[in-house]
Amino acid sequence: MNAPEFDIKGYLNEKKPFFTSLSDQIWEHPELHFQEKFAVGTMEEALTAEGFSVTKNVANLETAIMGSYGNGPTVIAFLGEYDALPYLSQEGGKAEYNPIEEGGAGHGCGHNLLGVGSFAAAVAAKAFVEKTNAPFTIRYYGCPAEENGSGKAHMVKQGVFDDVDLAISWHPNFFNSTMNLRSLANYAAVFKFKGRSAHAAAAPHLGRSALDAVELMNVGVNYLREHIIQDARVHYAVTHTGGTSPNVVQPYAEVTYLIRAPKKEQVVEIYNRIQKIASGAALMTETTFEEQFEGTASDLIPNETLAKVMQAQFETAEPLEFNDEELQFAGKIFETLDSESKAVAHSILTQEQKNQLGDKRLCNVITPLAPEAMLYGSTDVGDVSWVTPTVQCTTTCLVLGTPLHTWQVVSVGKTSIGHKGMLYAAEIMARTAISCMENPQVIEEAKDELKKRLNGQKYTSLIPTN
Ligand SMILES: Nc1ccc(C(=O)N[C@@H](CCC(=O)O)C(=O)O)cc1
Repeated sequence: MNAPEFDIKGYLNEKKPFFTSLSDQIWEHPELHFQEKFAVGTMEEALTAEGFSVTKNVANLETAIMGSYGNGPTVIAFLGEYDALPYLSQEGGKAEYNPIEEGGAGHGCGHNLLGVGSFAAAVAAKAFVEKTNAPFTIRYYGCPAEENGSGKAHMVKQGVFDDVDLAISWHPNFFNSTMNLRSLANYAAVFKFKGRSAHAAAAPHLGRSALDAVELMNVGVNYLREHIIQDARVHYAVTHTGGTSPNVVQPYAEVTYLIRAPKKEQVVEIYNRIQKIASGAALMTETTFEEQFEGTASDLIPNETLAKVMQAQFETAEPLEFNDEELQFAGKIFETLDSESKAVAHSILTQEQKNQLGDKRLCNVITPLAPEAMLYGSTDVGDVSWVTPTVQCTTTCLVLGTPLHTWQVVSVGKTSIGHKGMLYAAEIMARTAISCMENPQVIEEAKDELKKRLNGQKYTSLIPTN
């Protein structure tokens, strides 16, 4: 049996209410990194209902889960995520900013769709194995903390993907394409400064301010920027200011740093220099500091062999269709975007595609397979891509031009637009898997490509051993 004989789209469509409800439930319970208890419980029930055997606490992570079907020697894995972001609470289906809970979390990166879309793909791939007895094992990995924690890096370090032959994932966005991208490796740590409190007026000479240390450290790092490689990125958040009283010298304060560069070695190099700056800040203020590891992700290794297989699925599947109501709503969301986001919206399309799209703000055309490029962001899918050939796509779940990590993502993530994009992604991923199952030599080619790209480099993890 080959792909056209198994009506993947029809199969997924029949189960659409089930997948949509899962995604909406996760959307309604936004949970931050490593706290995804509701999401993982929901996925456990769904995996069980669909006949997968379930392993919980994967890699000793409470919110990681794995569902497996079949016992064929070749293992195909679908990667899902379900974590939300802080301060992005927003009512669903609204074309104006309106948080449900002031300061609350929200699915600003569309991981409610991501987690369920990958699950739907696994369900369809499983159905194919069931129907054909193809010698494959289908797995779904529910991976915690893609944002600010990189759950997959822990899973890879602990060997979770060692027997996987091929990994497939996706990410919601505002266009349809096969990802042929590298990404930035990163490392995040908290610098915790300790000083001595004192009455800021009566005995300021007795105080040693931890907040001063944080500020001086940031000044130092902002000077460092001029002298690091162009492609690096350094961000910080003051995660503890030391209190709210100006008349108390702050005895404790902390700052969280996120350092990124194309290669891990470059991240480490910059990180070592930042540690020196922290020491300098402590020296200047007579404070001390400790570091706490937060997270790390590897750079993404693209796989052209698999990208071509995925692109072929885009080119042969029926395109997305949006109705007038959806297009109208999208038009309203588009108007809320800043002018720069609106301007870049069309930059990824060819002239012909721009004409085809006209003034529609939902993109249903397919981006041609682009030459390898850099995603100026990070993803812990990068870690997986070091140990098994990995391919990802992007589908239209968002309004043209919408930047990730915004309320507009949250709003559209609970509409029929997001749901359609999610099912479409599931279809493309399932078809990619099925195409590989029907032509298993492509999996060997993909493995050879990964080997060539690594050129003898072994996967290393920046996660501290204890
Ligand atoms: N296909 C994508 C995958 C990840 C992201 C993303 O925004 N990732 C976060 C992850 C940060 C982290 O690793 O903690 C980032 O880059 O800030 C964006 C598109």
